[in-house]
Amino acid sequence: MAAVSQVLKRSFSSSSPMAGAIKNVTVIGGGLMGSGIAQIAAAAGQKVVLVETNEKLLQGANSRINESLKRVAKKQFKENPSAGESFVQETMGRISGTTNPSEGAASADLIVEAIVENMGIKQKLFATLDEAAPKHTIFASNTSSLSITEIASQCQRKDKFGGLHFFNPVPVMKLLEVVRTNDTSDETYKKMMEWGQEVGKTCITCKDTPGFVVNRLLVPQLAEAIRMLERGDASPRDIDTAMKLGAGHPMGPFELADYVGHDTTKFIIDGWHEKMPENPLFKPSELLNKMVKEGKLGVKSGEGFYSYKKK
Ligand SMILES: CC(=O)CC(=O)SCCNC(=O)CCNC(=O)[C@H](O)C(C)(C)COP(=O)(O)OP(=O)(O)OC[C@H]1O[C@@H](n2cnc3c(N)ncnc32)[C@H](O)[C@@H]1OP(=O)(O)O
Ligand SMILES: NC(=O)C1=CN([C@@H]2O[C@H](COP(=O)(O)OP(=O)(O)OC[C@H]3O[C@@H](n4cnc5c(N)ncnc54)[C@H](O)[C@@H]3O)[C@@H](O)[C@H]2O)C=CC1
Repeated sequence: MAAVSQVLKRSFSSSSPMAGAIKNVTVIGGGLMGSGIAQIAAAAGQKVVLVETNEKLLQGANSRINESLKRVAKKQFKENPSAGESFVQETMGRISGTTNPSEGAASADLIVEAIVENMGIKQKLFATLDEAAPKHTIFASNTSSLSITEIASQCQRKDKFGGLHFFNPVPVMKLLEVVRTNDTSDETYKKMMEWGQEVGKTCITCKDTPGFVVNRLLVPQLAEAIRMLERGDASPRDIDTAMKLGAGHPMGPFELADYVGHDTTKFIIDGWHEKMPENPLFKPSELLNKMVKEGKLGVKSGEGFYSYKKK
């Protein structure tokens, strides 16, 4: 695909960063979250390098971003489709790709990591990046449930390390949780807050506690909905209808659990249960375990509490 390889050509900026300003962003992991983060940074005028493990995944991320930008353009440039097309092309033109994390880190003012939710893999990646990135580069993780302090533990630059936790779908959800550890400097925190606003998000400040704010409240609610179903109190459809019409939620808990992915929810609950076994909110669910074992992961696998298979 000529267009894809053009967009993905390695086009690193050689200009040195302006004092204080984040102009070059590197996003590691081009999956569901990373592609959204790359998209909004590029749409805000920043140069973005996207890092994936192979060219095929880079191309997949590229297509996802392109499709999502078209949805944004359709809405923002309703009266002027050709301006919408230019917006999509210009934004895509600010995104380049690489499969080499060290190469990706070389020109970054900010690195946002959105790879698999695994402590060891994240720590190893950041240790590599710490060697490769310029001294001023800020490191951030988009982890849903892991401790930022632990992720940063192999790095020298603990003062330039924090959490930037986005929500799915990134281009639509307005919130960004900015996480400070005990080591995050005031300057790093301030730059993360400013950058979050630049990419169009409303930022809140969180401590480095399990699940920060949203997931600490949301995940126990999803788990309780599953327990409600296990007890036979009501059906998924009725519980979802209840929470949408009775509590004003955009999605019911089963729709949302299918949307987030049951592997992700199980991973979060199991991790917290291991750390806090006395807390009944994090008690593992037999039903959730069974669904994950059977590969019923939700929207991404075509089946969860509901079916998403194309008929
Ligand atoms: C696990 C974690 O660590 C943290 C998490 O992320 S937890 C999960 C957080 N996310 C949520 O809670 C999502 C809750 N759900 C919602 O807010 C909504 O259902 C939703 C935004 C996902 C979809 O909304 P919807 O009205 O049902 O569907 P839809 O009409 O397709 O989309 C709504 C708008 O968003 C846009 N949109 C949706 N997905 C998009 C995407 N990926 N890119 C760009 N635009 C998108 C659509 O174009 C549409 O725009 P208009 O209203 O202007 O037409
Ligand atoms: N799915 C969700 O709703 C949310 C997820 N998160 C967090 O964001 C992170 C990513 O989650 P998703 O995007 O859902 O996962 P995903 O599985 O869609 O994407 C992860 C991507 O990272 C790539 N990757 C893995 N190791 C890599 C490496 N060493 N270098 C470069 N790329 C690598 C994979 O190839 C994959 O494409 C996780 O930490 C998750 O907890 C945060 C908010 C919401």
